[in-house]
Amino acid sequence: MTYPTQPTASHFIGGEYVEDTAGAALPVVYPATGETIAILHEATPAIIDRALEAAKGAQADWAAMSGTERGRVLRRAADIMRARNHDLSVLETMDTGKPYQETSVADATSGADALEYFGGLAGSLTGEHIQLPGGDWAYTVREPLGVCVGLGAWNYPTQIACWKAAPALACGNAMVFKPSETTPLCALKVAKILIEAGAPPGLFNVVQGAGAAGAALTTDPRVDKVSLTGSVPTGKKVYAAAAAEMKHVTMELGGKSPLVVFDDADLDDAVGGAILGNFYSSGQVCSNGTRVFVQRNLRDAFLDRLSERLANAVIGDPLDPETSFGPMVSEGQLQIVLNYISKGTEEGARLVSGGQRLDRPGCWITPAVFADVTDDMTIAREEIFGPVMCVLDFENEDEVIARANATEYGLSAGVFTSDLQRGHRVIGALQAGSCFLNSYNDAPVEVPFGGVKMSGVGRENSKAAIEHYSQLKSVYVRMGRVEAPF
Ligand SMILES: NC(=O)C1=CN([C@@H]2O[C@H](COP(=O)(O)OP(=O)(O)OC[C@H]3O[C@@H](n4cnc5c(N)ncnc54)[C@H](O)[C@@H]3O)[C@@H](O)[C@H]2O)C=CC1
Repeated sequence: MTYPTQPTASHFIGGEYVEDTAGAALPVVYPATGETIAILHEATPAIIDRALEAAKGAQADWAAMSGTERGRVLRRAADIMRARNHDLSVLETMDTGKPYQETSVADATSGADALEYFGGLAGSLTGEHIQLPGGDWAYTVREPLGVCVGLGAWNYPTQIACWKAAPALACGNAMVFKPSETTPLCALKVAKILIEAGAPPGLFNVVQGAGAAGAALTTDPRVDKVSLTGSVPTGKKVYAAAAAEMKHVTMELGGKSPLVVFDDADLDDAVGGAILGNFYSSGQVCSNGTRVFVQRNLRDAFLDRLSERLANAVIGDPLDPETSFGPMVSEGQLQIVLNYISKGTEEGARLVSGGQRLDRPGCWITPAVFADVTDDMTIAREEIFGPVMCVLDFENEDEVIARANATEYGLSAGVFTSDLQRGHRVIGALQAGSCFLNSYNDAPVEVPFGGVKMSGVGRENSKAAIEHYSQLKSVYVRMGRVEAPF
């Protein structure tokens, strides 16, 4: 099965597709059918060296352009992405298995939003003038970091590439991006579009590979910053490796986020939020609210309504626009999820619906809902990264805040209530970076995205991202004589 939108080589370096079959074969499997739709190759040390040299070579001239000139390229890339949204969405579906119904509105579009947003900001990335006593003054210069490395997770390959490239390039940096080995196709198209938009060859490069390639990029002395989207264990390794050479880092890591539903919540909105926060992208979303705390006297009504609405899920060919629930990204991830479902049952949680593998080619499982989950259960403590919702009961506000915060993670949190004072009070008490009130999993590029505690360091999107892709030089200007003690 081949698709017209597929890239024609493994890597994209110096403004062109590059193939190097000396690298280990990297099969690309379409999760919906299990078919191999492409064979790429992992980057060899020579490929990694070539990509870093290309980035190093392009960065100085790019940084010498004005922010407005850089921004023009990014905004043009956004326009091209939007014009090709269908093809990019088909490719995202092929790469990940996510339904076209989702990829057509949440992946390339989100990437284009980031390019447009940071393209608009680029011209305003100035320093400042500071008036000081005695006629002295100071000024600051916002400088690029140099060569940035982006390491992507497999669930949103187009979006993640753009969420890292857009602020990095807006600030005058160059980038070498390594997508997840599980979903290698989409970033190659982003690189091609940036060239078409006028980016200089070598400014944004894509190389394939797994942990070893990521580690080689992280530790290379030509790299000034590493931005990772991935699991907490990987984050710890990458953060430590980057620290050895005092590199800048952004860590967008995992979570086990709480979604709190009070008994005065709008029932359908709360159920809708729980569906978005557990079953969108077949549950493969880092910020998912997978611990759904429901106030005890609403719990039965919540589960009943949830079951009614789950019956409306259309599980089918992800390329069919009617499909609303697709396969897992890989056989490996499916097995991880099946193991957690077995564990949940073993530990006494009540599987009220779903959790069954479908007897068809590909990585299919039905959305799972566990009730009577307790905080000590494995499925309530560990990130599953699949369509498994845990429903936990609670009595009162203080109790649920304490339980929601009793985790090493702190990526996201959601609260559903009609009492807005309580909503803001509880959100304020929850230890999370990206929160939602009477909503879940909205991620506009104007708003910072990221976690606290073990869920990461730094923020993506919004003006906050500029601080993670640039640094300030301060210049003190003395207008009078220098007075020294001798
Ligand atoms: N906070 C966020 O924005 C997001 C976080 N995630 C998290 O990512 C995880 C799922 O994605 P995966 O791709 O399985 O994550 P992963 O941690 O296995 O891999 C992430 C990336 O790091 C690379 N990598 C692995 N070991 C490395 C090493 N030692 N040095 C350098 N790079 C290395 C991988 O090749 C991949 O490109 C989940 O934990 C999920 O929560 C996923 C999406 C968004």
